Amino acid sequence: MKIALIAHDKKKNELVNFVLAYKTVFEKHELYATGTTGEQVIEKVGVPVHRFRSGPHGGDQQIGAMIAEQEMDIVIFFRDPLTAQPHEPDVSALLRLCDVYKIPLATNIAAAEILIHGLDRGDFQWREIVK
Ligand SMILES: O=C(CO)COP(=O)(O)O
Repeated sequence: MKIALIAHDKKKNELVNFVLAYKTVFEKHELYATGTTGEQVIEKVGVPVHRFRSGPHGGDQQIGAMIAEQEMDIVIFFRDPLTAQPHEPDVSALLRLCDVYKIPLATNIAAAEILIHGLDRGDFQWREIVK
């Protein structure tokens, strides 16, 4: 499965620790990320990640383009709901595309826990059929 990892600045540590905690699950999949998030995951977790542009420089849109091409299976996006983002329209567009294409999306760690256990159990095999 192709998994997108994205975190706003104040949530990056949480995401890195989450990926570290489930490293054995994540390393069975193809990881993609916005620029800075990907850099931190590579450095601190030591798993390969395909990095796009930084979020404010178009990274969210690049991941959105993959979703529109049915090339992204899961999105884990730890948003910061308490800080204004200069690229808020890009963030909204990405979340919207997840709904348009019915992509499993977790926007916080509590939902990501459920999603990762489902992934490990094979709950998202249906993605292979819809592609
Ligand atoms: O801003 C982001 C998502 O909207 C994340 O981008 P970075 O991973 O480059 O910080």
